[in-house]
Amino acid sequence: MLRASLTRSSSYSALLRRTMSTIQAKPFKLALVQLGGLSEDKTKNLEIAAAGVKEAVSQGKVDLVVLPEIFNSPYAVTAFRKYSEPIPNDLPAQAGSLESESTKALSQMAKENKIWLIGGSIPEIESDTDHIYNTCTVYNPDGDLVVKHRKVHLFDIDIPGKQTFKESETLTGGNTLNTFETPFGKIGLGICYDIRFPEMAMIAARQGVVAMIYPSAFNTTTGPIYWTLLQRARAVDNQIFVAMCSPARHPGASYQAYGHSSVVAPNGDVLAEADEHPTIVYADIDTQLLASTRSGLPVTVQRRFDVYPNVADGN
Ligand SMILES: NC(=O)CC(=O)C(=O)O
Repeated sequence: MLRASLTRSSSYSALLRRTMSTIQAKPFKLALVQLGGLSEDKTKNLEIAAAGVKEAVSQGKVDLVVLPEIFNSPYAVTAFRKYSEPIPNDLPAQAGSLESESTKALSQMAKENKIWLIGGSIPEIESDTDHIYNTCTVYNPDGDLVVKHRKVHLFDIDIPGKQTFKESETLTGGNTLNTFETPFGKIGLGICYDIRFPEMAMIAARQGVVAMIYPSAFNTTTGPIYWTLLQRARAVDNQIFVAMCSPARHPGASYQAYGHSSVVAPNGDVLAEADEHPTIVYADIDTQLLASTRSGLPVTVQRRFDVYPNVADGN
């Protein structure tokens, strides 16, 4: 049946209809705020983020603004518990019901600027379990907290003499995949190391996301090798937009962030990319590119799940 759909007699428009049927999307403008000047002062970091969001919208209409991974705290396993805050599990949560310093500030940024806000990530404490998570929260233009994503894959690496990091010393991995609906389409969420696991983006793409967006903080060892490669790979695998938003590099920080916040199109083209300095990256997300990429190369409907039904078992 699937093979039949691939014969020359198949009409591309029928294939295109199938591959596009789950995607409801309108063009929108995306801004990635590559924050600089972050320090150990949480309140100041939130003020810097608020100024960055304000600056992003001051340049014209922006629909969706993104902040970096762990921007309100140092990116250090020794800091996550100290900076952690409770975040409601029962979502959506109305703006007025939010209680922690960072969720209140992020909600305010979304509401004041009338934008959708992917609020980077912040350390979260779950009071029932005492677990700490690396959590991304998302706000609608009324400031309501609509969804949260807890980093699923913890960044535990050891490249001797270059980069060692073990998030699992203090963090617990999340166990859900998360997307959210906007008037311009469904968006999928991951955090940084999550991009290395293609299954997450593939599942989100098959659920009809326009884009996977990853608040991130690669470093000066892994960034030059993998940052662009991974975004282009996830984009081309799934014929979706992919974006990563990093903090700017800070010479005094214990963790040297790579910077290079960027946006990649469904055909793998890099639409916009920063250097390592504080800046804002803008991209017009032309959702027609989803259709045109898929009509030429309809890989999203050519997958052979009859041949590889169970990836986890290696069968
Ligand atoms: N910081 C991360 O979670 C991931 C990273 O730096 C990398 O994968 O490289």
